[in-house]
Amino acid sequence: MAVYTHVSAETLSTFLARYDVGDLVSAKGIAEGVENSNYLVDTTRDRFILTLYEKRVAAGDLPYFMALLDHLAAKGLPVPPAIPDRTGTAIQQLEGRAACLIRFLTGVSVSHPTPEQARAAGAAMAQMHVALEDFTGDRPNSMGIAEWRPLLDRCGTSLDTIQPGLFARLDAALADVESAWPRHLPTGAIHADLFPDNVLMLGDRVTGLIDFYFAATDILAYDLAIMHSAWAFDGAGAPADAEIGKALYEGYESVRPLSTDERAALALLARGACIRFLLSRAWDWLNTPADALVTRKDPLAYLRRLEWYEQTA
Ligand SMILES: Nc1ncnc2c1ncn2[C@@H]1O[C@H](COP(=O)(O)OP(=O)(O)OP(=O)(O)O)[C@@H](O)[C@H]1O
Ligand SMILES: N[C@@H](CCO)C(=O)O
Repeated sequence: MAVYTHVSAETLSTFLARYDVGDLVSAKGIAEGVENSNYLVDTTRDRFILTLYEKRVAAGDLPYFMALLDHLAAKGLPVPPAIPDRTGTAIQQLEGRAACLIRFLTGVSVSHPTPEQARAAGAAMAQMHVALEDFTGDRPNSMGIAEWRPLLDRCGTSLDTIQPGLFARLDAALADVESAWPRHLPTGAIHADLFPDNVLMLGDRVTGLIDFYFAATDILAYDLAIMHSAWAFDGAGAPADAEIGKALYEGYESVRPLSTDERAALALLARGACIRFLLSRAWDWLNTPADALVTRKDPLAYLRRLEWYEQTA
């Protein structure tokens, strides 16, 4: 579930009156997602997403995310910009939270992508990187490599309750990745969380890239490596059809060819991605009660992916 903050119909009607979007017809909480509260809002004119930002999204980062979305939307990328109200304000306050009314995009996220869908999604990521070449916004990556060791230390040996020896295993894997992490590859604004659930599709066509709330300045090829780690495996972390990973890279390179150095770094960058998602999932696992309404994501699926990149790639 992802409705942490309840918004009554009366409050929502008053809120919508700030905008030129018609009157409220219906509002439904959206179950998917774990970070923010999302509502599907229908008015007499159109359909929207209302997002209330919960604890993980810092209100101070919203102007960066919204500028990035506006930049991409202005270049024709299928991203959902926030709608400005009658005074031109897009970032609002609602029920004590920062909140935005966002354009609704059609499409569904695929749970088991085909190679053709992976190819289209890879191309969409490359289009996004190219479109952001002249984006001047900057946000240090709050989940980037510099943050992994502090997060590992915060999890500490509690990790061993998830799997015996996990802390030492990650400590060593991280030391290897830190010592080899490339410092010379092209950087720019990256999505940093382009999992299948953040890509909306109709058939083989990408109709939406959503959930930019981890976007930051980082290595472009790292974004692709994150995507590979999320798309080329099943939910338990076992490799999916090898064609999917291949199609993802081919799709990306059909728009933005990688340099030799970028290509050579992909497996290492993917090991970093595995550590990043393993740690954030492990932190949530250790700090979310088992009976909470939010579904905890399996950290060990990312240990299996890490092993695959260490052994195979
Ligand atoms: N602009 C949009 N158009 C259509 N559907 C959307 C849009 N934004 C969000 N959704 C829907 O709402 C769901 C949750 O959105 P989102 O992934 O942004 O939430 P979240 O809480 O930030 O989730 P998480 O970080 O766990 O992926 C999506 O899976 C999608 O179904
Ligand atoms: N995509 C992340 C969660 C939210 O960003 C994961 O699967 O661990």
